Amino acid sequence: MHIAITGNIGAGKTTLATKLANHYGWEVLYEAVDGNPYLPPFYEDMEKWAFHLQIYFLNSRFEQVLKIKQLTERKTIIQDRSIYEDAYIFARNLYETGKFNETDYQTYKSMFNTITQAISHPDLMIYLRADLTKLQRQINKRGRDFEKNIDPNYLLSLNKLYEDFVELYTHGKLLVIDVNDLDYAESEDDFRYITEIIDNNISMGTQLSIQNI
Ligand SMILES: Nc1ncnc2c1ncn2[C@@H]1O[C@H](COP(=O)(O)OP(=O)(O)OP(=O)(O)O)[C@@H](O)[C@H]1O
Repeated sequence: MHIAITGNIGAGKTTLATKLANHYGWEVLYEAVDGNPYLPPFYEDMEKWAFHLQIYFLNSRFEQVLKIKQLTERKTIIQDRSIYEDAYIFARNLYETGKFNETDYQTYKSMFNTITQAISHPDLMIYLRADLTKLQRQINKRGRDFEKNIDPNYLLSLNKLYEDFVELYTHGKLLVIDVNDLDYAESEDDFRYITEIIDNNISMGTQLSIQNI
């Protein structure tokens, strides 16, 4: 089974993916942040580095889904952010805010469309919904150097596109969890609240039905 955690920057995907993997004995695949040569310069000059960064993420996410295809024959994989978010949220936002020019955006979209024809969708998507205050608090807490001047409007635009995305998502089962008042990193009760939602919505070892809930 393939499970993907989706959500804005600082929503808490990595922490949750790690905790769920430990809890259920799943394998986790993280996104390419450490060693990504384009992320720090991208935050300095988005217009200049947008295309490079999107190609880098698209390729790394494609590699992941190919790996997931092989691994899910034997085990459940939890993926920290899906390939859809690159295209429908980050790339689209760059385009809509004038940081991705028309030619680069069309080239990127065409690559994305080709790739998505060759991949399978996650059996379950878990969207972590968090408002600006929560996102900023968590971004500050982890203190990554290149994220320290992140524009609140950037986070707000991404949040809006996330909401549009989950509204229209039909590739498979989707769980929306509001994490604004949760602290599953510290509170076992909060973590249990999430595992109960998951337990109620998936039946381990069986194929998930294709439906939104
Ligand atoms: N397609 C993309 N385009 C631009 N930036 C991206 C893209 N994918 C990821 N990023 C950036 O990569 C960095 C790492 O992502 P993020 O912080 O969301 O992951 P994370 O550490 O898993 O977050 P979380 O706090 O939810 O665990 C962020 O700065 C994010 O903006």
